Amino acid sequence: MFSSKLPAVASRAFTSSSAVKAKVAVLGAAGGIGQPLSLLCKLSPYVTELSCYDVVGTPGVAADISHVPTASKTQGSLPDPEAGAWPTGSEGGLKAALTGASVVVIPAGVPRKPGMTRDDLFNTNASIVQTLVEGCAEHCPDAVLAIISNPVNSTVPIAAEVLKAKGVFDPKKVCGVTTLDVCRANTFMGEHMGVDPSSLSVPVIGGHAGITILPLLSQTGASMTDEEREALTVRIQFGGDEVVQAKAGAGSATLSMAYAGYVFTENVLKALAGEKDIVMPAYVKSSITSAEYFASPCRFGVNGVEEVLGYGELNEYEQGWFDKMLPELEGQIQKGKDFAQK
Ligand SMILES: NC(=O)C1=CN([C@@H]2O[C@H](COP(=O)(O)OP(=O)(O)OC[C@H]3O[C@@H](n4cnc5c(N)ncnc54)[C@H](O)[C@@H]3O)[C@@H](O)[C@H]2O)C=CC1
Ligand SMILES: O=C([O-])CC(=O)C(=O)O
Repeated sequence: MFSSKLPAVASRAFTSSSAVKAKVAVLGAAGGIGQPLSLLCKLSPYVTELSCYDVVGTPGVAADISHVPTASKTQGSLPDPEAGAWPTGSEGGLKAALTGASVVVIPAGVPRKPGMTRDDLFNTNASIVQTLVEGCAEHCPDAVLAIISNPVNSTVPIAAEVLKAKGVFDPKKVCGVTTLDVCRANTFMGEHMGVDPSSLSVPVIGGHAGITILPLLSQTGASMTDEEREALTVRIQFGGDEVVQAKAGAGSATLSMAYAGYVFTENVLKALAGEKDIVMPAYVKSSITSAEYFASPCRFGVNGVEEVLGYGELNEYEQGWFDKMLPELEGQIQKGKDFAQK
């Protein structure tokens, strides 16, 4: 359904050089996702400047990452421009972190503990995303925003409303990152089919929480019993809970999410640099269903999301989940809009 296979990164270490200059800012860069994501961005030949921003720890994270021998420059800053920054003596603050960024990746905010839903994070993370996106509106209004902070189903509409209020909303440039759902779908289907998961690209549509995550397993052509289909579908929908429970109070997926965030970011950079046929899923403003924001394969280009693609045929089983999903997704979208508009 979508053509961007998820790439390996190991071969990237120690390579360098990219023709196009691209600054990537990671907001929340000292966190569980932010640190490995920043490291992977440092390895990417598509990143020429890496900006690590967080409320704590970023001078240290940036100093550490800056010793990795790739061609990009690394900068680390805290909210207070007068507080220490990396390199020592460089300008700190959100303005310095964002100015000139082509892509801003946002994994800032609190993660889940066992027993919580992603929506339980709303009260804390909604205002974090709102504040950071206000900064983006001011300092890098043309950047593509890749929002990781949960609940993605609501934080993306919040980001859009903030940008609209500032008069700089471009629907091509505001994305929720749902790549981890595809990573999980490929991994679990690879195990089921007995094939290398990196050869698969299972379409996953909808949103990024529980039953709003809908893998379209029928489009893989794999044979499975009704019980296998149900087990695989539910495992993909609740893959995040599997990690939250295994981490037993120490947070949620960080390493697999860092990989997924890197894949998303690098593909956006490739498209911004003019590479053709970059198609990958994203949770974006959409008119292909009644939900105002919806995750489906998108074609990326020099302006961001050039085209929101359809998702093909659903079988009866998938249609059942789809019908259950839409009201829940629409409610979470409205919750984000109401928060931002009040
Ligand atoms: N979209 C997805 O597929 C996934 C989303 N997530 C979400 O990503 C978020 C981050 O998760 P983790 O990295 O595990 O959490 P974490 O707690 O390890 O890191 C979050 C970081 O955000 C920073 N932060 C908090 N407020 C900030 C602000 N105003 N400005 C800048 N930085 C700020 C914290 O200081 C911390 O370093 C959570 O909301 C989590 O639910 C996690 C996994 C997958
Ligand atoms: O489950 C969580 O809270 C984190 C997340 O979004 C995921 O792993 O998909």
